Amino acid sequence: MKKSSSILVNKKDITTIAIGGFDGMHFAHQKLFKNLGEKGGIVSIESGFSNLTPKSYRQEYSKYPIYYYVLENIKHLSGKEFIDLIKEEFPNLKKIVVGFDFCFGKNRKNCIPQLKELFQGEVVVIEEIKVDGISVHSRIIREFLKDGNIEFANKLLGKNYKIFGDQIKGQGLGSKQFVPTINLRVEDFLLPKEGVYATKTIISEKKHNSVTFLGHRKTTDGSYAVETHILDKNIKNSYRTVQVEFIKKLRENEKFDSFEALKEQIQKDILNAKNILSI
Ligand SMILES: Cc1cc2nc3c(=O)[nH]c(=O)nc-3n(C[C@H](O)[C@H](O)[C@H](O)COP(=O)(O)O)c2cc1C
Ligand SMILES: Nc1ncnc2c1ncn2[C@@H]1O[C@H](COP(=O)(O)OP(=O)(O)OP(=O)(O)O)[C@@H](O)[C@H]1O
Repeated sequence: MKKSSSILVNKKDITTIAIGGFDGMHFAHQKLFKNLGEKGGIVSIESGFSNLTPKSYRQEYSKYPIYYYVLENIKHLSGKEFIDLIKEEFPNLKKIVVGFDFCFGKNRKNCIPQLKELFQGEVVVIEEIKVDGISVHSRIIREFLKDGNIEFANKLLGKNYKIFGDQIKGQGLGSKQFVPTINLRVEDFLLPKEGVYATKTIISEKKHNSVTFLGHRKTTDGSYAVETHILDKNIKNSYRTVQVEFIKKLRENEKFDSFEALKEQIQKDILNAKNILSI
């Protein structure tokens, strides 16, 4: 995980900021960042509900330093008080970049006209960014992920959806009965719909082709699991943090009548995943 570079860049050196929540650091967010120029920074207002790129995972997706503000601590501020705070925090601020729907201050009562009124510098407003006719927003991306529509979620993100997890001990059944898997505990990230996915798994900075199962193991112990099987390598070691990038959903989670039937299906999943990942 990349550490926030905001600790390295003094706020006094920032002349342009983009303001928003920025969960996902998606395609439209990236369009805003393109207007930041040389001395840009990102002001991220933390709602506490970010689960596409939880706070400490956001810096990986931008070269600009991210400065976090907790919504709970600032939501009582009037529009003027919020802008005054921003001006105080960034004393050399010349330009603010926001999207078409940006609103701020108590009860989000202030929007673009008030921003232009209250901030004396330049205000750049990015028009609505759509992909295939759909407006790009974190909340829309979450819905596609919950639906298992990874391909469209990735399109709106402008990259593959990625989660981080810590390896945990599984049932010990995988390598004996089925295929070896890395079992993960995932916190803070939104998990896509239950099912089987073609994925890429990053271990110690190396990316491997993989197939990942998410869901209740209806065929074995019934408990919820996130399990990744690496396709091109036999993984024996244990690893602390593992990253999984989702590429495409292969099928729904199913209950099989026997371990043999599940094993047969897993072999089909592996072939399908290889096909999708072109290996
Ligand atoms: C590609 C793949 C597909 C899977 N599909 C299902 C499934 O449809 N239903 C199910 O109950 N378990 C499924 N599993 C989970 C297995 O039940 C699980 O890997 C097995 O119980 C071993 O668990 P362990 O790693 O904790 O030992 C799948 C696992 C993999 C790797
Ligand atoms: N589709 C878009 N087109 C242009 N600007 C956008 C778009 N989506 C977000 N922005 C801008 O990006 C900044 C960050 O916004 P925000 O974090 O609310 O993103 P969001 O994806 O709309 O999130 P949510 O779905 O939670 O409302 C804001 O300035 C916002 O106006």
